Amino acid sequence: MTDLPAVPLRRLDPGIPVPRRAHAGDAGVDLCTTSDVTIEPGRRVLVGTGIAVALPIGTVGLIHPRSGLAAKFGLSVVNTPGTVDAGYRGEIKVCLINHDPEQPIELRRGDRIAQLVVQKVELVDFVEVDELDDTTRGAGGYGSSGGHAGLVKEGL
Ligand SMILES: O=c1ccn([C@H]2C[C@H](O)[C@@H](COP(=O)(O)OP(=O)(O)OP(=O)(O)O)O2)c(=O)[nH]1
Ligand SMILES: [Mg+2]
Repeated sequence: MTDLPAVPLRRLDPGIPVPRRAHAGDAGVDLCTTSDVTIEPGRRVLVGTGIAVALPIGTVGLIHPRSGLAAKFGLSVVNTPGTVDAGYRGEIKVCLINHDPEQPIELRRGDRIAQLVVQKVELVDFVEVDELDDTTRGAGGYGSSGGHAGLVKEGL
């Protein structure tokens, strides 16, 4: 399904299973927390996954939330998507956040709390110039292309 070789992976915590796709063709492999944690409403916590990888140069690992836990409990990743650099050899960690305004989230060691998606990236260089080329968008952004139904604030 890819032209890249299998990614070397170390289990730093032998009690945690090797990350796998839930279904063939899934973009991500699920990551588990190595610790029991309770996340109070609005709070965040950094958890270990017990996994370290050696991603090929020219790829990046992106740590995404899981939609089921997000919809059911408000669980997400603070810095979503987290960036795992190809040269990183440490334990992959996940900075989880509880977006629910009232209910704490209780996680148990081994729970699948996020997913790792590996993508190719262009490692471009940057060259400083005095002027950038013209485009139809120009410097317009942050809602410059039009209104949003339901938003009443002037200018959005
Ligand atoms: O969700 C994440 C994000 C990052 N990392 C690891 C892998 C990544 O290669 C490294 C650095 O991440 P990042 O560049 O996002 O953090 P930084 O604050 O810029 O730290 P650094 O100065 O080490 O680059 O931390 C994780 O384990 N989980
Ligand atoms: Mg960095």
